[in-house]
Amino acid sequence: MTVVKQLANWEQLTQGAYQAKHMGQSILVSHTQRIDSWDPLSFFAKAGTLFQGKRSFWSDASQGMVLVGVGETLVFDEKGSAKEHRFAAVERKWQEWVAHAIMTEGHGPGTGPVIIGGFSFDPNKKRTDLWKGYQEASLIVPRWLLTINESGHWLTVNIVLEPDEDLTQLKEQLNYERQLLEEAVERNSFSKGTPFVTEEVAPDAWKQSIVLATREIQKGTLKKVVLARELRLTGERNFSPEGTLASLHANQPDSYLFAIERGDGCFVGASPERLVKREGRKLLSNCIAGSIGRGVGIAEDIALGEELLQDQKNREEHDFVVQMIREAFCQESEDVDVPEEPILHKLRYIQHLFTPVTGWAREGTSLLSMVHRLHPTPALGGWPWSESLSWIREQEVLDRGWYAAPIGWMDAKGDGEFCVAIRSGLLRGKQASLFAGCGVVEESDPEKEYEETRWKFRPMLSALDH
Ligand SMILES: C=C(O[C@H]1C=CC=C(C(=O)O)[C@@H]1O)C(=O)O
Repeated sequence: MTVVKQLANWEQLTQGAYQAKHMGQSILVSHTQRIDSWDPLSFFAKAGTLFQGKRSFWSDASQGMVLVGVGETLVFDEKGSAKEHRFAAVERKWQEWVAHAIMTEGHGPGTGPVIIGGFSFDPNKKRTDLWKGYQEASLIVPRWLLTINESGHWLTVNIVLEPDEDLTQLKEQLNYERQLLEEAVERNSFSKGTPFVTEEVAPDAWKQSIVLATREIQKGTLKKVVLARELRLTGERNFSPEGTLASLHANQPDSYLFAIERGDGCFVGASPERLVKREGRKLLSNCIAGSIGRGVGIAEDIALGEELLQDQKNREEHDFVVQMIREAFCQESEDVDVPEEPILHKLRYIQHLFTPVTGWAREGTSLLSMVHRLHPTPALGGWPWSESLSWIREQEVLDRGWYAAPIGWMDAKGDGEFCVAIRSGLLRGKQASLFAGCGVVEESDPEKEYEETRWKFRPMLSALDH
């Protein structure tokens, strides 16, 4: 990796072109500049005219880190035979590019060359057409990346230079795109939602699957399994990714927001759940499992929270997640810290049990090796790990695709973060599929679990209804 000092616009393209020619190979060049306070939602919306089908949005639950990628400079898709090694395969390809990349530095995490995207829930589940374009791994180095981090607003351009690159033409093209993008970011209003009809996919069969799962748990083959179901929506007009995202942004302030476009599909959601974050050597994860509704007034809300904290069934569901994440952290890191007792994490329509986990990465532990080790936690899969996954694969009448899977980003230093893509839906023209699941343990009651999925659908349903 060659790090150059901040240079005047496009200067390192010349250096990149020289290096590409000299080495006889393609070189990734990444240039970052400070910009004014561009509005990320407007940027995402307006970049659609230049880069339709190639946009991604990701922000953390504190909105302290926002990334909007548009265009595709590099695409790391893993499918077919590579699926078992998808995390390592992406990491290897990324490191190969980074090793010879030319970039400016010193603008903080999430700037410069960054991969952004996600993974499927289960590479061994038979795929359907629903998720076309979303591979077992699809990570993108965007052509343009807007980053908001603690030190400001940044615009990065990422270019792959070939040994025989025509720089004059490229610079003209970049200037043109830069100008269009800059003009685009005046705050604008987002397109209105569309009226839609909702179809529940096999609700009775889903409740029956909860009964079957509890029987399996009684037999002792499983201890916990997360079962999900789907709502299918048909709009009068096309669903709007940018309008949905803007509405989630306004109404789900304590959630990770994401929107990953692949062609005519956009996977969008507002998830409360961090899978793993890496900041230097520091690793952070959250255990979120066990749920109850919100009260109508403060007194009822506090009483419900108390009930959740004391409830044996929910505590059990939560503990499987804590045990598994603690174990994974102990294998991969030092000074692991896990509080004894969970606390409450309150969202607009639901409250959860919450336990944060931290540690310090050992030599050789990377963000993606942690994603590999942790996914899926028993908050999304179950316990024991492999038996619960097989059960989901065989029993669930659903193609989860990227639902409940890791979505996030990583920069050239290996810092980054992945959340778990729940409270989410896939939009494609006039069709949308929303997903929600529940942790099932021995005492689970199908009607109550069904009710819980209704709360979990609400963020997406109300965002689409904006
Ligand atoms: C699987 C989902 O939620 C998980 C995360 C938090 C709480 C959960 C629960 O209480 O069952 C689930 O494990 C979902 O929202 O689709």
